[in-house]
Amino acid sequence: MQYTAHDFETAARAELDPVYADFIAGGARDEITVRANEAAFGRLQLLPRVLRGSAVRDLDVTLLGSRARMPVLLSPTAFHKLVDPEGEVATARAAAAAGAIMIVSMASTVAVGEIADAVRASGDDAPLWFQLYIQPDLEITEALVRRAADAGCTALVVTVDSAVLGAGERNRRNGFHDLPPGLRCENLVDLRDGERGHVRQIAMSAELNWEHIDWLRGVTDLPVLLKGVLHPEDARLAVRHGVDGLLLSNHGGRQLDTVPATLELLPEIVAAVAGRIPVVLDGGVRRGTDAVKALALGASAVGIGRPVMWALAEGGEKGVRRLLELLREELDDTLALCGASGLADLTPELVRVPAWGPVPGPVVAPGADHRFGGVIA
Ligand SMILES: Cc1cc2nc3c(=O)[nH]c(=O)nc-3n(C[C@H](O)[C@H](O)[C@H](O)COP(=O)(O)O)c2cc1C
Ligand SMILES: CC(C)CC(=O)C(=O)O
Repeated sequence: MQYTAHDFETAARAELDPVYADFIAGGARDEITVRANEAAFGRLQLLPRVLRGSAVRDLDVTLLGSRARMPVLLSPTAFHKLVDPEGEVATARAAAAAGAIMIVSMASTVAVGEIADAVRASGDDAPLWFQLYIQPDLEITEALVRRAADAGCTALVVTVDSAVLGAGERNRRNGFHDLPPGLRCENLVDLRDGERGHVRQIAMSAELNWEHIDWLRGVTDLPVLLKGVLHPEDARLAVRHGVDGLLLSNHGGRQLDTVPATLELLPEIVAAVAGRIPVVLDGGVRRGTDAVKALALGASAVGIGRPVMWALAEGGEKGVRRLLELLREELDDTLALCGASGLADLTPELVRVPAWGPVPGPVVAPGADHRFGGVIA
């Protein structure tokens, strides 16, 4: 049985082809940012309030008109059929059951329309958003946007951190460059004559600029979020260009290695947008306490990437349902222990950096107890 998000990784690894496990776990180059994302949450402390009793906690959130029953989104991840025969359909049903927003990857192995149909048929209802890599061929891009809108997606998430594909050296070593026979990027099929849904159809365009964002604003009424803005100056530019929201993300450490943990950047990005647009954070969120720290520091919600893939690999739809239930429970009890009855009660005063900083002197061995603030080597 799984009791934490991390448990799913352990369980999935026991079953998965190690090449696929590496694809999921891996990051760019030395994976310094992959590690930094999770570690950043451990470095911050929660300082709870007491005696503010509330019998129930309200986890509902509305983001750009999309209503959700928890402030945890499923960040876009490619290729769900690599780990489960139902692929994105299983993930989407689980997300809908939990009332969580799922961001469908442009590189999904089930077409976005089919995913949306499966959600509607399930009787549960939760919004789907669509993640887009703007293609150099704008007609193709527009056709993709139309597919997402026709499917009923309620927002577009444009990934802007991928001028070129990040160097996943695990994939290089493993020779993993394409989907196995029988699997395709279904959103790409027949966008143009003869296009068969090959991964290599997805162009990472180094020429993208703000004019493309302006162009996109002109071809869709859907809210547009940018995924992968890290510099506060770019956050300000995003607001100026009429972007509706930011997904503060370093692609889970899969694009430019050695960029800061997203949590570390959050206060600066929140200050830069100054409440004008919502900021969602992803990267390293594994616990209810992680989510609460990000929410307290000004995020409107958080996203999870790898845990969804591990849960899907371990238990299909049931696995993802269980993962989301666990995160809901953790969120709920963290709120209760912080004296919060809803997300609006999560304010920066609940979070602090250790007053003592790293204690100089003897270094505590890795894995050893460090309750007096000793440095972990
Ligand atoms: C297996 C995998 C596939 C991904 N595919 C996409 C994708 O298609 N589009 C995208 O914008 N981000 C993609 N990402 C990045 C995630 O959206 C997200 O930013 C990241 O996984 C969050 O960090 P976490 O895995 O630590 O939760 C992918 C990440 C993983 C692990
Ligand atoms: C290149 C995409 C197909 C997937 C992606 O963004 C990723 O694996 O991080």
